[in-house]
Amino acid sequence: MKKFKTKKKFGQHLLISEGVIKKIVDEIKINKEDIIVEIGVGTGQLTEELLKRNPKKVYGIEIDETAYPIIEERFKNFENFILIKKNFFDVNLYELAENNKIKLVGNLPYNVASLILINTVFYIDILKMSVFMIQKEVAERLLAKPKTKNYSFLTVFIQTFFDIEYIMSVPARFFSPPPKVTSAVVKLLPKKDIPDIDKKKFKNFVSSLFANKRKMLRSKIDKDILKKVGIEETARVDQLNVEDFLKLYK
Ligand SMILES: C[S@@+](CC[C@H](N)C(=O)[O-])C[C@H]1O[C@@H](n2cnc3c(N)ncnc32)[C@H](O)[C@@H]1O
Repeated sequence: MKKFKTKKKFGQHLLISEGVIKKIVDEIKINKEDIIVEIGVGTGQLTEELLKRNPKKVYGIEIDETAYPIIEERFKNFENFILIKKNFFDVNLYELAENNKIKLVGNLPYNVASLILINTVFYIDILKMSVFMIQKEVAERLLAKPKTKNYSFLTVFIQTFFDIEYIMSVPARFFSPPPKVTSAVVKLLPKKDIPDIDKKKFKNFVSSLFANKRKMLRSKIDKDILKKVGIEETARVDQLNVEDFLKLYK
């Protein structure tokens, strides 16, 4: 394989543990009808394991043009692999789904992992599942409970739409170069009853409530509305559970 120089600006920490790669791909439970979209191919370690399981298609999205020759060489014999030479945020996943649903996977670039997670909510109707490697700290935020320090905008927004499973922690030594933090693999499954709401407005609503976290809710929401929904006017945002946010929004 050609030599590849990793770049910090793209959050490049390549997976070098075969065991971790296999475990991630096991979690996707690939069958021959699956359309898989991988965010951030890098030099293709994860991609290779995805292709070994014979899905219908693997779309690999990669922003770093210096990785393209390596990826193209490595997967030149795979007709079911398509490299998308773009920034993930410029890709329309609806165009890849072929009236079907997709499985999203990635050892995510940590500098934009939260943004990618938020973005997936807007694709929920074409998602079968997502399996992501993220910073352990972000995984803990995704799974946080009310009244804890990790309970945040990200917790509420993502938990409103997805059931989240913590798969495993991954120490830094399993990457090259090793990141400064511990990582974690999480699985996100769309909830059975996805709330039928304007996701963008709901996002803004939740994020506005989390601004000035220490303030009582009565300074942000009309007291009559709080009363109607059965929430104390002296409560603070981190005391609300995910259903409370939905009730208040509606
Ligand atoms: C943590 S590395 C993972 C690489 C490889 N999948 C692996 O597991 O070894 C993240 C990858 O995402 C790519 N990347 C970063 N930002 C991106 C973006 N906005 N869109 C697409 N790819 C991006 C990086 O260039 C890098 O290859």
